[in-house]
Amino acid sequence: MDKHSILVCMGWEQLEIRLQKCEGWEQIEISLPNCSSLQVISFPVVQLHLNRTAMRASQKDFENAMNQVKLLKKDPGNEVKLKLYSLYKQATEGPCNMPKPGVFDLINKAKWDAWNALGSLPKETARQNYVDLVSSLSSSLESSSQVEPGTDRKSTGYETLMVTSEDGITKIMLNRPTKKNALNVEMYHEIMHALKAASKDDSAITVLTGNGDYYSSGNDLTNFTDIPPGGVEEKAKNGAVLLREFVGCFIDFPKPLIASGQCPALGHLPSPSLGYSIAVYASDRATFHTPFSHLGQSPEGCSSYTFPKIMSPAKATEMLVFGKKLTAGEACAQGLVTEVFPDSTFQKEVWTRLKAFAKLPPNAMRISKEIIRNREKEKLHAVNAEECSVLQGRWLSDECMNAVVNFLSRKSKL
Ligand SMILES: CCCCC/C=C/C(=O)SCCNC(=O)CCNC(=O)[C@H](O)C(C)(C)COP(=O)(O)OP(=O)(O)OC[C@H]1O[C@@H](n2cnc3c(N)ncnc32)[C@H](O)[C@@H]1OP(=O)(O)O
Repeated sequence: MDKHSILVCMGWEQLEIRLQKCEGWEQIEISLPNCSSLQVISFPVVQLHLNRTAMRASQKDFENAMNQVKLLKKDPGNEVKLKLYSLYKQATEGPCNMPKPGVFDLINKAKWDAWNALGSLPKETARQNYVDLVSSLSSSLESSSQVEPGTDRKSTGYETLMVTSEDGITKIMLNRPTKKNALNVEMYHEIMHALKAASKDDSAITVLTGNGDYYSSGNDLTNFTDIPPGGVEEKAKNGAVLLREFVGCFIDFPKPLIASGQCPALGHLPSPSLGYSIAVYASDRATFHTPFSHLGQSPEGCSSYTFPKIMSPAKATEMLVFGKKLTAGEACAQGLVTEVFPDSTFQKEVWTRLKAFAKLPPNAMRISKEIIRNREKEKLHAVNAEECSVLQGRWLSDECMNAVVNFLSRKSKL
């Protein structure tokens, strides 16, 4: 600080005031850390320049922040991602200069809106805001994981699941109850990881269940909003690869797998788990619903092959094409569910049974499962590949886009 500078404390922050003689005017320059734009305030004899020269982020800070974003352990959510995107574009390209995307191109439209909303914000300010946002994000996500050490993550190593192993039973519990156990990308990966681990651990059987009042609400529809640089085509392609791998894990799972559902199940988790489970136990409160057509989508999880075989082609059509919801009793009558238990005694009865099963010789059970399923394995992988390829096209359709927009706009997520 030179001899013409004074430091003033204004309660919440420190200002540096520099005094300059300027053609008979007294010019005072004030550095105000949280001021994002240059402001000039005129007084009769002085001009105050509020600026943040000292705080301006360098190109290096900006690059560091971009790298930091890639290392964030937690998804900051779509709203923040849009903010980051818009600030990045503004900082690197200046004001939005792209034509407005069409109404059905939701993702690009949301991105365009966010960028356009920044108007003529100067590049430097956008760069600074980007750096500030990343810095606040890193510390808030770090501190939230310190405050709540993700009880589950800490004890199980998973973010979206609770996995326990006891009495010869590995239990994989979907654990996003506030989102009705919708499967986000992380959950897909974690389920695959948990299944692979369970196939090698010393448990005899594996149970798949859900925490909260939904077994699962199927694919997390916000998955559709996270668009990679290659656009919606790349997104659809990645989705098809992910789904194929996910369903493939169920097809290849070597041990007895039991789906235990006390509550409604929606969408595609029921399909792989119903199609390849040794047993499906449901409470009389559970329902089964595959609203593929409602979402402009098509069957997956090999349901186009397994459901007509298990139920009947006509009943499968009602469920897979018309999205008819089945009660547990109806699903049981049609062979999709092994047994239905009263809701009040569900846990007790099911776990008593599972514990008894887990005491059976594990190798015998595995070999028996193998002999039942192996004849179908190749066919199931082929069906899975075909379903994923059809879905890849569906995800690009207006029908699918509209359905997703309807769901997301219902809760103003767009
Ligand atoms: C990459 C592979 C893709 C493979 C293809 C897969 C196909 C499918 O899975 S098809 C099935 C897709 N799922 C759905 O269509 C279900 C959508 N959800 C609902 O209809 C409802 O949420 C409900 C019936 C499951 C529950 O209704 P309600 O009791 O009224 O609870 P809320 O709607 O308030 O939900 C609470 C909370 O959870 C969020 N949420 C629920 N389901 C999903 C979902 N599938 N995707 C994303 N988010 C979901 C919902 O938005 C609420 O969130 P907040 O508003 O933040 O509280």
